[in-house]
Amino acid sequence: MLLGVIADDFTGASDIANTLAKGQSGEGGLVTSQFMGIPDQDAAPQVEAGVISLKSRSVAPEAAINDSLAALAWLQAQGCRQFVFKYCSTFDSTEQGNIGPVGEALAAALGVKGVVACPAFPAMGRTVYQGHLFVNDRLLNQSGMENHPLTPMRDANIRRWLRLQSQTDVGLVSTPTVHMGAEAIQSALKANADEGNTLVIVDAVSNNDLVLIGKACAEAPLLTGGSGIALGLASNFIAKGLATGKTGAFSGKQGPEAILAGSCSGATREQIDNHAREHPVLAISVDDVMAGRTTASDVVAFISANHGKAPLAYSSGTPEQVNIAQQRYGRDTVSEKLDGLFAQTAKDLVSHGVQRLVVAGGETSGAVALALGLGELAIGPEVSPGVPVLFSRQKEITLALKSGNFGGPMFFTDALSALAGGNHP
Ligand SMILES: Nc1ncnc2c1ncn2[C@@H]1O[C@H](COP(=O)(O)OP(=O)(O)OP(=O)(O)O)[C@@H](O)[C@H]1O
Ligand SMILES: O=C(O)[C@@H](O)C(=O)CO
Repeated sequence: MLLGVIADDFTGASDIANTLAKGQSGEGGLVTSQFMGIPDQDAAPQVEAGVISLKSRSVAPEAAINDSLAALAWLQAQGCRQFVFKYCSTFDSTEQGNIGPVGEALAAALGVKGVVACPAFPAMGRTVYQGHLFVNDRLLNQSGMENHPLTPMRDANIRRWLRLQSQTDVGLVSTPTVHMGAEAIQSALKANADEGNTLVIVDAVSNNDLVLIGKACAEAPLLTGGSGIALGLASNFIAKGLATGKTGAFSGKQGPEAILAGSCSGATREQIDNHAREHPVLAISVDDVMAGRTTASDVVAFISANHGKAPLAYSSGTPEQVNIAQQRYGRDTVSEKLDGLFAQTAKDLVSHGVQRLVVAGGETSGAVALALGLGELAIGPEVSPGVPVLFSRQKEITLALKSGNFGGPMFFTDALSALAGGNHP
């Protein structure tokens, strides 16, 4: 394996795996696998990039550091020569972490300083300018992310935010330097390292900026950022003759399908509304789940009765509904119950022969993917920016795991046909 990624959630892992497998247009990408947690066996021999999915975004910093260092050790044992710490393109973190603590711990383990920190993902409207993170035309702290239930982002100045989480000072390589090219970026990072800065915010407002940063970091042992930070990395390995750019074909699975949505984001709720116009949907009531009136077998029965029609079961609610449920039962209790319901449903569906499974929401996807015990999944074609097809090399299963805010208006049917091997943009 050439490149190892440590991702702080499951859908984020899919996102960066997608970038690595795609590579830059015309050049091809790396043969990439996504691992659900830290594997207890070696990766398939053909794999060039391995992405480990952790659930380390919202846990205590010590736990996030331990898991990330364990993931690093496994990737090092696989022979990786470069590592990426993947976090959210909206820099989801609190004043305590976990981007700073994990970034610094990985940097210390690898003996490096002057490490890139860049969450930019221009295809999804996330850009970094003068150390400030934008979501489309809004500063991060005016984008809705200031209301995030776990990691409210109250400062768009991510250099200042990262300083709160870091032991050493945080540097900045701003747009004018980035536009001067790879050598200028490299020198600026080196100057930061010489000053003792471990993490350095690097501006990027376009894919081209990210490619330049990737070139500048061809020899860097560690990079940190959103999936965009990996845009230029595959071609570094191809240019050195270490990879061919050919990632193999995906033929698709035509078997029974299911869609499960636990994400309550505006994007997911709109996608559910669109889907419901033409396809059967089951709204799962939180009160019924909490009272034991709705169980996995009810959801499985609904899905099984509607195979061939793209059935979707969702718990997703509006912010007001989520608020009421959380007040009534407690936030963690509701999440655990719903995540458990989706996990059990997915297990039962797969044992009943479901071959195409689409899941919306990072936490929900993590619960489902871990319950299915799929281990290593290969990366197929892109469904939409940040969401690839995942398929097992051993089992008859394909999946798409969608981050809450990702996907177009008809994401669910786009995903099902991509899993079947259809041709989707
Ligand atoms: N109606 C509801 N009321 C309260 N909580 C809910 C409800 N439906 C789902 N949840 C819980 O809310 C959480 C949603 O988080 P999840 O990460 O799956 O989606 P997201 O935040 O939209 O996605 P991402 O993290 O990828 O942006 C889950 O833990 C889920 O169990
Ligand atoms: O970077 C992103 O926006 C996503 O991959 C993600 O991590 C959302 O949870």
